[in-house]
Amino acid sequence: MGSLAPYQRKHRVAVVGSGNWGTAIAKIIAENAAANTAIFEEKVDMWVFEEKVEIAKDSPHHDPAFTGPQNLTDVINRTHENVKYLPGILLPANLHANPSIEAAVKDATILVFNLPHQFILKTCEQIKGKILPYARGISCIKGVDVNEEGINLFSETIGKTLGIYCGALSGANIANEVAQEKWSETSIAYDPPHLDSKAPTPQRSPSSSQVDLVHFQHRDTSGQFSTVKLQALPSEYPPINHDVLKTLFHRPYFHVRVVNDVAGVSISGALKNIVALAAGWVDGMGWGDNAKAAVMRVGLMEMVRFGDKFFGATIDQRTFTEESAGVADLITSCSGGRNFRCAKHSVERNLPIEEIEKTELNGQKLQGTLTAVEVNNFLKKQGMEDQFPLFTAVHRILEGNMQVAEIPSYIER
Ligand SMILES: NC(=O)c1ccc[n+]([C@@H]2O[C@H](COP(=O)([O-])OP(=O)(O)OC[C@H]3O[C@@H](n4cnc5c(N)ncnc54)[C@H](O)[C@@H]3O)[C@@H](O)[C@H]2O)c1
Ligand SMILES: O=P(O)(O)OC[C@H](O)CO
Repeated sequence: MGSLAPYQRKHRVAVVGSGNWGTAIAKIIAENAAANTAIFEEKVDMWVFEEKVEIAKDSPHHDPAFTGPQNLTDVINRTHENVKYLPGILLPANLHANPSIEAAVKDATILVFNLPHQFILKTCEQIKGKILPYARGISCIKGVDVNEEGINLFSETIGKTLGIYCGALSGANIANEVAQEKWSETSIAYDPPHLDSKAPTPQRSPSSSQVDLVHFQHRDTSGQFSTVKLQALPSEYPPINHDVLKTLFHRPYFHVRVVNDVAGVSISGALKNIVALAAGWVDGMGWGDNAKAAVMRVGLMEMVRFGDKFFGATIDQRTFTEESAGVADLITSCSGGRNFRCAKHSVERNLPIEEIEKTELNGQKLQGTLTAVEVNNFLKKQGMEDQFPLFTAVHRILEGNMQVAEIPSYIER
């Protein structure tokens, strides 16, 4: 990336979210910001939803000067460890935990969104109008945004709410393994709109930090081309493109492939969580690996069908099989992910999965349970539950209207 050195300004990167994956990704970004100071400012802010934590007396971080409940941000900045959501992992010293979301995102040109999906809309509303208008985003969220009007990718919801372009990152990435620097791969999808040749020529004012709105052509998930207004990145910054994103996220232990298929990368990351619940239940029944493989086969088919039916105009079907975000994520999630593990324990202990989530995850959030409900609401509205028997079965089991033992006959109908 030596060719980027002549740019006068550097990108400031902020991570919005500091859970298990939020902190692991912030660690990667801070490592790369420190290693590429010609492109990025070294200091990386990570917004932390503030809460109190207690440091146990036998913890290496116990300090008699700091007793009783303390702010998580203070603890992270003092110990360089997210003791609640990523314990045991040393974070880079240039990663700064910030309890103020407005301060964390204010001057950032690259915003990385990494929160459980149920919190993203409220969080975006908080920073609307308070970010650089020419910032760009990457959503690491695994979920879909279902509302009255239909279904949207979170990258698009974030982009529309904030008036920026947002891509997506998703892959076979169990956060604890990535944080321990065990090798894995990921997929980044980034395909910003192209300049519309029919639109008026963009006007740049003499001071190049002042850039007028420019019109871009954008093909949305319905396949329609529309002209959207985006503020161009001032020319003092290195352009935010596939190379820069790879420099920001790729590590020797975290291999990045950058593609254009935002819908494929996002949809597979969201839907595999529903399949992982079914895999966990089946495993909890003691039915073995063949049964789990059957659930994964049907689940993958439904993921592909869902992508084709609702995002077919833009999706690249190869993503499901060729990228980490597709079948590889399905495999890792159905082997050791939280959705899988909690579902398995809920069968083994005969307890509701919400109870296992509360007792086992120490504040981390399952995404599959909510996604199963949201996707089912959407499919019901479309009259398409029958075409997605595994997704429907997972929803019915969560509702208490079906038994895990009925899965084989239900998905064969
Ligand atoms: N953990 C993983 O292994 C992993 C890996 C890849 C992708 N993902 C995806 O990344 C996204 C983020 O997951 P995570 O593991 O970082 O989160 P997490 O499951 O650790 O959730 C805890 C986070 O939620 C925050 N939170 C709680 N209440 C909140 C509120 N009201 N408003 C805002 N934040 C609140 C907490 O402060 C904490 O940072 C999810 O969509 C997940 O599917 C997770
Ligand atoms: O732990 P889960 O089930 O949220 O899955 C984690 C990651 O998405 C696996 O890639």
